[in-house]
Amino acid sequence: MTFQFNFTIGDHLENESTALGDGALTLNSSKEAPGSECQKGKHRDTGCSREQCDRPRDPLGTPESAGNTAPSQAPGSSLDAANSSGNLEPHEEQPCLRRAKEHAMPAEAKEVIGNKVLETLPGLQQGSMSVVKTVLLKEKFPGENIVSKSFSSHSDLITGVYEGGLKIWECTFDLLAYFTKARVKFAGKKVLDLGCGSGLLGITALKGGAREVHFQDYNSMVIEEVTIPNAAANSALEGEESDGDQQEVKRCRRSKAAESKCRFFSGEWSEFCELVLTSGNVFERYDLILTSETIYNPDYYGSLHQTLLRLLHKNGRVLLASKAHYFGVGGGVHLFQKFVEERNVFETRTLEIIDEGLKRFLIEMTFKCPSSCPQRDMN
Ligand SMILES: C[S@@+](CC[C@H](N)C(=O)[O-])C[C@H]1O[C@@H](n2cnc3c(N)ncnc32)[C@H](O)[C@@H]1O
Repeated sequence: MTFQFNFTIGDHLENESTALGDGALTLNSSKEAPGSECQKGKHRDTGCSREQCDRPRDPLGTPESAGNTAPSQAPGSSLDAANSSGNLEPHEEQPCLRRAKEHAMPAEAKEVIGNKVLETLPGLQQGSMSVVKTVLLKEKFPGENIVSKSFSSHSDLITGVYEGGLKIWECTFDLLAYFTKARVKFAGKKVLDLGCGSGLLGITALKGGAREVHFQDYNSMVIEEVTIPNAAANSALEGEESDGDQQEVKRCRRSKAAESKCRFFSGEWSEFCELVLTSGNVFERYDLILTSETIYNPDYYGSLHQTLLRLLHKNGRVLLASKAHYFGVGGGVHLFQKFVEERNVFETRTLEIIDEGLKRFLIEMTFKCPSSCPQRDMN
């Protein structure tokens, strides 16, 4: 399997950076996110627009920290809890959430990958994968945008503005290796790649025969410029050996198959949760939620936990990959496990510890008591 990365930024990025100026990026921050007008204490009726704030929130009570930081090397971070709506504990409510949105996958693969630069990821046990070459962003888009901001601040994310989805994080590769080692079965499953960035986990599930795969990222630009092109590029790859018209036919067929099985979402977790639970017919929960490098910020734990609780099928499981600790931001495996234990809903099990370079963990989460889980009466 080969992953290709493929990237150009045009209107999407401009839109996203405009949105910053408009304050449309809305996670609450104890130190206001660059360009964001959502501040602590501002609620729907007081400070933010409908796009900015949807429901009140109160921080988890985690200490405030500052700065725009990378999960692995960050000097500090700042968001208050990004908790879900609905059945939150009172102290886990939040004032300002980035709206969720569904993104359509264009019917033609060439529409999304035609103008992108792709590269092949080497050394994957699943085979090669094609991915959008995101490193080109720096040179191509030096203006006022989230990517150049991220580059110029030497950080891999800007808290509450850009949450790191343009780069492929180390733990994604750990989880990919685990899929092969543990022979994780995707066939027939409904899968969510939560905090997907490049979407390699979801794409692998798709290639493994998943019935349906949903991708979620905080940033719409990441979904449109990276995740969707990657999904399209890798569904097209299967036709590589054939030539000419035949290849084009296969490419289209594969792309259409991917299109019918994949859905793409951007937005803050609790908003995403709300969107999928309330849109359309009865929502069928995920059999498998895959998530890599998403527990770096303790302020997001409430929202993440609620999302898992609301969206995981009662007999489903979460496969989570994370570094042991995220310096500066403060999150990490032990803190997250403690958070989960205190809520007493999920059981966590360590699947693997990778002790080279920065220590990393693969964790499985399942409902403690499927028969009494909050969705016991649902699918
Ligand atoms: C460090 S990146 C990891 C990306 C990818 N999973 C990987 O391993 O390469 C963290 C991801 O989590 C998502 N994320 C983090 N906090 C979020 C939040 N509060 N709401 C929604 N998405 C969030 C970001 O969009 C981003 O894609």
